[in-house]
Amino acid sequence: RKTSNKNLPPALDEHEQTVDLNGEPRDYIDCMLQERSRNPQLFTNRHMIRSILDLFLAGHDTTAVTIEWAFIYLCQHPEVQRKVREEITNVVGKERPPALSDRTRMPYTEAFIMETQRVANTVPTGVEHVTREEIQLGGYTIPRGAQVISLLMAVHMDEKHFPEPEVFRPERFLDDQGRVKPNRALMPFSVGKRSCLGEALARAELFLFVTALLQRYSLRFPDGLDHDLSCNQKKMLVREPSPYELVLERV
Ligand code: HEM
Repeated sequence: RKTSNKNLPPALDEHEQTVDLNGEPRDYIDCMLQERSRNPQLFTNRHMIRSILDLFLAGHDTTAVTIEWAFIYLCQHPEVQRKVREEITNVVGKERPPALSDRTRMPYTEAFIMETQRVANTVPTGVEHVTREEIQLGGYTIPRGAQVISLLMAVHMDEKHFPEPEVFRPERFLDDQGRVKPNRALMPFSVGKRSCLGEALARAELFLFVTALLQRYSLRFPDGLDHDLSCNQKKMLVREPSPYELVLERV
Protein backbone atom coordinates (compact mmCIF):
# COMPACT_ATOMS: atom_id res chain seq x y z
CA ARG A 1 0.00 0.00 0.00
CA LYS A 2 1.41 3.42 -0.97
CA THR A 3 1.64 6.23 1.56
CA SER A 4 -1.41 8.41 1.62
CA ASN A 5 -1.20 11.79 -0.16
CA LYS A 6 -3.03 14.37 1.90
CA ASN A 7 -2.96 16.89 -0.95
CA LEU A 8 -5.31 14.74 -2.99
CA PRO A 9 -9.08 14.61 -2.59
CA PRO A 10 -9.91 11.45 -0.56
CA ALA A 11 -11.43 9.61 -3.54
CA LEU A 12 -8.27 10.03 -5.61
CA ASP A 13 -6.00 9.21 -2.69
CA GLU A 14 -7.96 6.01 -2.06
CA HIS A 15 -7.74 5.06 -5.74
CA GLU A 16 -3.99 5.73 -5.90
CA GLN A 17 -3.46 3.41 -2.98
CA THR A 18 -5.61 0.55 -4.17
CA VAL A 19 -5.48 0.62 -7.98
CA ASP A 20 -4.21 -2.47 -9.80
CA LEU A 21 -2.23 -0.80 -12.58
CA ASN A 22 -2.30 -3.88 -14.79
CA GLY A 23 -5.68 -5.28 -13.85
CA GLU A 24 -9.27 -4.59 -14.80
CA PRO A 25 -10.05 -0.89 -14.12
CA ARG A 26 -12.83 -0.44 -11.54
CA ASP A 27 -13.89 2.94 -12.84
CA TYR A 28 -12.90 6.14 -14.63
CA ILE A 29 -10.25 7.14 -12.06
CA ASP A 30 -8.57 3.73 -12.35
CA CYS A 31 -8.48 4.16 -16.15
CA MET A 32 -6.75 7.50 -15.79
CA LEU A 33 -4.23 6.18 -13.25
CA GLN A 34 -3.42 3.21 -15.47
CA GLU A 35 -2.95 5.49 -18.47
CA ARG A 36 -0.64 7.77 -16.50
CA SER A 37 1.45 4.88 -15.22
CA ARG A 38 2.29 4.14 -18.87
CA ASN A 39 2.91 7.78 -19.73
CA PRO A 40 3.63 9.94 -16.65
CA GLN A 41 3.80 13.16 -18.69
CA LEU A 42 0.24 12.74 -19.93
CA PHE A 43 -1.57 14.76 -17.26
CA THR A 44 -1.22 16.12 -13.74
CA ASN A 45 -3.49 15.49 -10.73
CA ARG A 46 -5.07 18.86 -11.42
CA HIS A 47 -5.98 17.76 -14.95
CA MET A 48 -7.46 14.58 -13.57
CA ILE A 49 -9.58 16.43 -10.99
CA ARG A 50 -10.78 18.90 -13.65
CA SER A 51 -11.74 16.15 -16.02
CA ILE A 52 -13.74 14.32 -13.32
CA LEU A 53 -15.43 17.64 -12.52
CA ASP A 54 -16.22 18.06 -16.23
CA LEU A 55 -18.03 14.74 -16.21
CA PHE A 56 -20.25 15.89 -13.35
CA LEU A 57 -20.79 19.47 -14.49
CA ALA A 58 -21.17 18.87 -18.22
CA GLY A 59 -22.47 15.33 -18.07
CA HIS A 60 -24.88 14.96 -15.20
CA ASP A 61 -27.08 18.03 -14.76
CA THR A 62 -27.59 18.55 -18.48
CA THR A 63 -29.09 15.12 -19.07
CA ALA A 64 -30.99 14.92 -15.76
CA VAL A 65 -32.60 18.33 -16.32
CA THR A 66 -33.58 17.45 -19.91
CA ILE A 67 -35.38 14.40 -18.48
CA GLU A 68 -37.15 16.67 -15.95
CA TRP A 69 -38.46 18.76 -18.87
CA ALA A 70 -39.45 15.64 -20.81
CA PHE A 71 -41.71 14.57 -17.91
CA ILE A 72 -43.36 17.99 -17.84
CA TYR A 73 -44.15 17.84 -21.56
CA LEU A 74 -45.48 14.29 -21.23
CA CYS A 75 -47.88 15.44 -18.50
CA GLN A 76 -48.94 18.54 -20.40
CA HIS A 77 -49.56 16.56 -23.58
CA PRO A 78 -51.28 13.25 -22.70
CA GLU A 79 -51.74 12.52 -26.40
CA VAL A 80 -47.97 12.64 -26.94
CA GLN A 81 -47.48 10.39 -23.90
CA ARG A 82 -50.03 7.94 -25.33
CA LYS A 83 -48.24 7.80 -28.71
CA VAL A 84 -44.79 7.24 -27.16
CA ARG A 85 -46.18 4.43 -24.99
CA GLU A 86 -47.96 2.88 -27.95
CA GLU A 87 -44.65 2.75 -29.80
CA ILE A 88 -42.92 1.18 -26.80
CA THR A 89 -45.66 -1.45 -26.58
CA ASN A 90 -45.46 -2.26 -30.31
CA VAL A 91 -41.67 -2.35 -30.63
CA VAL A 92 -40.40 -3.44 -27.20
CA GLY A 93 -43.40 -5.03 -25.49
CA LYS A 94 -43.38 -5.63 -21.74
CA GLU A 95 -41.18 -8.66 -21.36
CA ARG A 96 -37.79 -6.94 -21.67
CA PRO A 97 -36.42 -3.46 -21.04
CA PRO A 98 -35.96 -1.12 -24.03
CA ALA A 99 -32.55 -1.33 -25.74
CA LEU A 100 -30.62 1.16 -27.86
CA SER A 101 -31.11 -1.09 -30.87
CA ASP A 102 -34.86 -0.32 -30.66
CA ARG A 103 -34.24 3.36 -31.32
CA THR A 104 -34.27 3.24 -35.12
CA ARG A 105 -37.68 1.54 -35.03
CA MET A 106 -39.17 4.16 -32.72
CA PRO A 107 -39.36 7.38 -34.77
CA TYR A 108 -42.13 8.99 -32.72
CA THR A 109 -40.12 8.58 -29.51
CA GLU A 110 -37.07 10.02 -31.26
CA ALA A 111 -39.13 12.96 -32.49
CA PHE A 112 -40.50 13.46 -28.97
CA ILE A 113 -36.95 13.66 -27.56
CA MET A 114 -35.89 16.04 -30.34
CA GLU A 115 -38.84 18.31 -29.63
CA THR A 116 -38.11 18.14 -25.89
CA GLN A 117 -34.55 19.29 -26.49
CA ARG A 118 -35.72 22.06 -28.85
CA VAL A 119 -38.27 23.53 -26.46
CA ALA A 120 -36.48 22.86 -23.15
CA ASN A 121 -33.21 24.49 -24.20
CA THR A 122 -31.53 22.96 -21.18
CA VAL A 123 -28.22 24.43 -22.34
CA PRO A 124 -29.39 27.71 -23.88
CA THR A 125 -25.94 28.93 -24.93
CA GLY A 126 -22.72 27.32 -26.09
CA VAL A 127 -19.54 27.65 -24.08
CA GLU A 128 -17.45 30.80 -24.72
CA HIS A 129 -15.06 30.51 -27.63
CA VAL A 130 -12.42 32.99 -28.80
CA THR A 131 -11.81 33.94 -32.44
CA ARG A 132 -8.29 33.11 -33.60
CA GLU A 133 -8.45 35.61 -36.43
CA GLU A 134 -10.67 38.41 -37.66
CA ILE A 135 -13.76 37.07 -39.40
CA GLN A 136 -16.77 38.39 -41.30
CA LEU A 137 -20.12 37.00 -40.22
CA GLY A 138 -23.57 38.12 -41.33
CA GLY A 139 -22.26 41.54 -42.34
CA TYR A 140 -20.34 42.07 -39.07
CA THR A 141 -16.60 42.11 -38.54
CA ILE A 142 -15.58 40.15 -35.47
CA PRO A 143 -12.04 41.06 -34.39
CA ARG A 144 -9.37 38.54 -33.50
CA GLY A 145 -9.45 37.52 -29.84
CA ALA A 146 -13.15 38.31 -29.34
CA GLN A 147 -15.17 36.16 -26.99
CA VAL A 148 -18.08 34.58 -28.84
CA ILE A 149 -21.05 32.83 -27.22
CA SER A 150 -23.62 31.14 -29.43
CA LEU A 151 -27.26 31.56 -28.45
CA LEU A 152 -28.60 28.12 -29.33
CA MET A 153 -32.00 28.88 -27.85
CA ALA A 154 -32.56 31.70 -30.36
CA VAL A 155 -32.16 29.21 -33.22
CA HIS A 156 -34.62 26.77 -31.61
CA MET A 157 -37.20 29.50 -31.16
CA ASP A 158 -36.78 30.97 -34.67
CA GLU A 159 -39.99 30.57 -36.67
CA LYS A 160 -37.96 30.56 -39.86
CA HIS A 161 -36.73 27.11 -38.87
CA PHE A 162 -39.56 26.00 -36.61
CA PRO A 163 -43.01 27.41 -37.43
CA GLU A 164 -45.03 28.19 -34.28
CA PRO A 165 -41.93 27.69 -32.17
CA GLU A 166 -43.78 27.97 -28.84
CA VAL A 167 -45.95 24.95 -29.67
CA PHE A 168 -44.78 21.53 -28.49
CA ARG A 169 -45.25 19.29 -31.53
CA PRO A 170 -43.01 16.20 -32.03
CA GLU A 171 -44.60 15.70 -35.47
CA ARG A 172 -42.48 18.56 -36.82
CA PHE A 173 -39.59 16.07 -36.83
CA LEU A 174 -41.50 13.40 -38.80
CA ASP A 175 -42.09 13.12 -42.55
CA ASP A 176 -45.32 11.96 -44.27
CA GLN A 177 -44.30 8.34 -43.80
CA GLY A 178 -43.73 8.81 -40.06
CA ARG A 179 -39.94 8.62 -40.44
CA VAL A 180 -37.59 10.91 -38.51
CA LYS A 181 -37.00 14.11 -40.45
CA PRO A 182 -33.76 15.70 -39.23
CA ASN A 183 -33.54 19.49 -39.10
CA ARG A 184 -30.10 21.10 -39.14
CA ALA A 185 -31.39 23.96 -37.03
CA LEU A 186 -31.87 21.60 -34.09
CA MET A 187 -28.60 22.02 -32.23
CA PRO A 188 -28.99 21.33 -28.49
CA PHE A 189 -25.41 20.01 -28.43
CA SER A 190 -24.13 22.96 -30.48
CA VAL A 191 -22.22 22.43 -33.73
CA GLY A 192 -18.65 22.37 -34.99
CA LYS A 193 -15.40 21.03 -33.65
CA ARG A 194 -16.12 21.98 -30.06
CA SER A 195 -19.68 20.69 -29.94
CA CYS A 196 -20.73 18.48 -27.02
CA LEU A 197 -18.38 15.59 -26.43
CA GLY A 198 -21.08 13.62 -24.65
CA GLU A 199 -23.78 13.84 -27.32
CA ALA A 200 -23.97 10.12 -28.10
CA LEU A 201 -24.02 9.20 -24.41
CA ALA A 202 -26.64 11.85 -23.58
CA ARG A 203 -28.91 10.78 -26.45
CA ALA A 204 -28.63 7.15 -25.37
CA GLU A 205 -29.45 8.05 -21.76
CA LEU A 206 -32.45 10.18 -22.75
CA PHE A 207 -33.89 7.41 -24.89
CA LEU A 208 -33.35 4.59 -22.40
CA PHE A 209 -34.54 6.52 -19.34
CA VAL A 210 -37.71 7.89 -20.91
CA THR A 211 -38.73 4.61 -22.57
CA ALA A 212 -37.94 2.41 -19.55
CA LEU A 213 -40.08 4.64 -17.35
CA LEU A 214 -43.01 4.97 -19.74
CA GLN A 215 -42.98 1.22 -20.35
CA ARG A 216 -44.08 0.73 -16.74
CA TYR A 217 -45.68 3.95 -15.60
CA SER A 218 -48.03 6.64 -16.79
CA LEU A 219 -47.19 10.13 -15.63
CA ARG A 220 -49.43 12.99 -14.59
CA PHE A 221 -49.37 16.05 -12.41
CA PRO A 222 -51.24 15.63 -9.09
CA ASP A 223 -54.97 16.46 -9.45
CA GLY A 224 -55.66 20.13 -9.82
CA LEU A 225 -52.01 21.03 -10.11
CA ASP A 226 -50.42 22.24 -13.29
CA HIS A 227 -46.79 23.11 -13.51
CA ASP A 228 -46.27 26.79 -14.18
CA LEU A 229 -43.12 26.14 -16.22
CA SER A 230 -41.08 28.70 -14.34
CA CYS A 231 -37.34 28.14 -14.22
CA ASN A 232 -35.06 27.78 -11.26
CA GLN A 233 -33.35 31.16 -11.37
CA LYS A 234 -30.48 30.10 -9.15
CA LYS A 235 -29.02 27.80 -11.76
CA MET A 236 -26.44 29.20 -14.15
CA LEU A 237 -25.75 27.70 -17.58
CA VAL A 238 -28.51 25.09 -17.33
CA ARG A 239 -32.23 25.96 -17.67
CA GLU A 240 -33.85 23.88 -14.98
CA PRO A 241 -37.58 23.77 -14.17
CA SER A 242 -38.55 24.78 -10.66
CA PRO A 243 -39.38 21.72 -8.49
CA TYR A 244 -42.63 19.90 -9.28
CA GLU A 245 -44.54 16.83 -8.18
CA LEU A 246 -45.49 13.90 -10.39
CA VAL A 247 -47.87 10.99 -9.95
CA LEU A 248 -46.64 7.69 -11.39
CA GLU A 249 -49.21 4.96 -12.00
CA ARG A 250 -48.34 1.44 -13.04
CA VAL A 251 -49.60 0.59 -16.52
C1 HEM B 1 -28.78 16.53 -22.86
C2 HEM B 1 -27.53 16.58 -22.44
C3 HEM B 1 -26.48 17.53 -22.90
C4 HEM B 1 -26.58 18.73 -23.56
C5 HEM B 1 -27.87 19.46 -23.97
C6 HEM B 1 -25.24 19.22 -23.77
C7 HEM B 1 -24.94 20.41 -24.42
C8 HEM B 1 -23.65 20.90 -24.60
C9 HEM B 1 -23.34 22.17 -25.25
C10 HEM B 1 -24.35 23.13 -25.83
C11 HEM B 1 -21.99 22.30 -25.22
C12 HEM B 1 -21.20 23.53 -25.72
C13 HEM B 1 -20.61 23.34 -27.10
C14 HEM B 1 -20.11 24.63 -27.70
O1 HEM B 1 -19.75 25.54 -26.98
O2 HEM B 1 -20.07 24.74 -28.91
C15 HEM B 1 -21.45 21.13 -24.57
C16 HEM B 1 -20.09 20.91 -24.38
C17 HEM B 1 -19.59 19.80 -23.73
N1 HEM B 1 -20.29 18.71 -23.22
FE1 HEM B 1 -22.31 18.48 -23.31
N2 HEM B 1 -24.34 18.32 -23.26
C18 HEM B 1 -25.04 17.27 -22.72
C19 HEM B 1 -24.52 16.13 -22.12
C20 HEM B 1 -23.19 15.88 -21.96
C21 HEM B 1 -22.63 14.66 -21.40
C22 HEM B 1 -23.45 13.45 -20.95
C23 HEM B 1 -21.27 14.81 -21.35
C24 HEM B 1 -20.17 13.89 -20.88
C25 HEM B 1 -20.36 12.75 -20.32
C26 HEM B 1 -20.97 16.12 -21.91
C27 HEM B 1 -19.70 16.64 -22.04
C28 HEM B 1 -19.40 17.84 -22.66
C29 HEM B 1 -18.04 18.35 -22.80
C30 HEM B 1 -16.76 17.68 -22.30
C31 HEM B 1 -18.16 19.58 -23.48
C32 HEM B 1 -17.02 20.52 -23.92
C33 HEM B 1 -16.57 20.13 -25.32
C34 HEM B 1 -15.44 21.01 -25.83
O3 HEM B 1 -15.25 22.12 -25.34
O4 HEM B 1 -14.74 20.59 -26.77
N3 HEM B 1 -22.14 16.73 -22.26
N4 HEM B 1 -22.48 20.29 -24.21
